Amino acid sequence: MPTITDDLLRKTIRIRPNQSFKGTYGKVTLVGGNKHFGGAIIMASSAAVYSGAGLVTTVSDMANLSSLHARLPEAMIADVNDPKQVKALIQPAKVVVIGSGLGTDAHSQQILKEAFDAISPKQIVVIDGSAITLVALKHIPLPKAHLIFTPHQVEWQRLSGIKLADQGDIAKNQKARDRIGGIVVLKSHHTQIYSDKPMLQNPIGTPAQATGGMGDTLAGMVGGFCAQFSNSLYATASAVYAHSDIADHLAQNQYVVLPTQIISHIPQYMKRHEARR
Ligand SMILES: NC(=O)C1=CN([C@@H]2O[C@H](COP(=O)(O)OP(=O)(O)OC[C@H]3O[C@@H](n4cnc5c(N)ncnc54)[C@H](OP(=O)(O)O)[C@@H]3O)[C@@H](O)[C@H]2O)[C@@H](O)CC1
Ligand SMILES: Nc1ncnc2c1ncn2[C@@H]1O[C@H](COP(=O)(O)OP(=O)(O)O)[C@@H](O)[C@H]1O
Ligand SMILES: [Mg+2]
Repeated sequence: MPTITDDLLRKTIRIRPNQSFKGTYGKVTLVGGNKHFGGAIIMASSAAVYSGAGLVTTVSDMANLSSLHARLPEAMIADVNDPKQVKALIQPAKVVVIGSGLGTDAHSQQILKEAFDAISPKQIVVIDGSAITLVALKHIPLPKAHLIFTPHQVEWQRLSGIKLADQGDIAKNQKARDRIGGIVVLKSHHTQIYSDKPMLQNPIGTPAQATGGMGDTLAGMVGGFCAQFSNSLYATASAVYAHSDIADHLAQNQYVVLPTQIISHIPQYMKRHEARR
């Protein structure tokens, strides 16, 4: 079974060319964060910014405006309840991250449909959290685009129909991914990445990561890496590995590792693992 190593990071994280500007590093639009789950979209957006995405826009409930600005002045923010803005901010993005803290009520469902309608085939769409649950349980049609799903095990059960007890069966997971399409990041203590290539397993990570917001952070990292690096599968696998490696390092001296601590370590980590000259 192929496992991810830090060699992949060196192949993926390119040295920034001198002749570049923010547009070189990709626009990421994140959609999520209802009145109750503002933290989720703040963490996802922060992870995208700290991973190096050139321009980050967060489309969220306006209840999160002040906290997002205070925590992350680098991000622009727009109102998720304004369909024109949702469309206008999704269309120019290279990567759309959708679902972290979106919620699953009728209003969240409406927002997800509007967002999916605005997506075009060349875009990369990271589908996380509530968006996976809504797609699975409300049968919302997926957009034609490069899709990356980031389910935890219960979300994968909802999406694939595979019970938790059967998720150790790689062939079964692969078959479900082949039916659904895209890349599936099946998160667990040893996350597995399914695509049209052989499954990649993340060999690292720590139970110190088992805390709310850890997956929201990963979704933002996947978005940030895919915005900058050309091979989406390798970019996704590199983000998964980096997320766990930073956590392992912090867990040497910490009982629990907070998502926001991982976020703050991403830039130094990427510098240490960028391609060699
Ligand atoms: N600060 C914020 O704003 C935060 C906001 N968040 C946002 O909340 C939204 C809902 O996401 P969610 O994951 O909390 O809810 P849902 O999909 O219903 O799953 C819960 C059910 O599944 C189970 N379960 C979960 N994982 C499992 C596993 N690996 N293996 C086994 N079982 C597992 C779990 O079991 P239990 O813990 O109850 O035993 C429960 O039954 C989403 O948009 C997300 O982004 C969160 O990120 C938190 C921080
Ligand atoms: N015991 C563990 N060992 C390693 N990684 C873990 C462990 N528990 C959780 N994680 C990681 O934490 C993240 C949890 O994602 P998720 O459940 O979606 O969190 P949230 O929705 O609260 O942000 C995943 O990346 C998962 O791999
Ligand atoms: Mg989650």
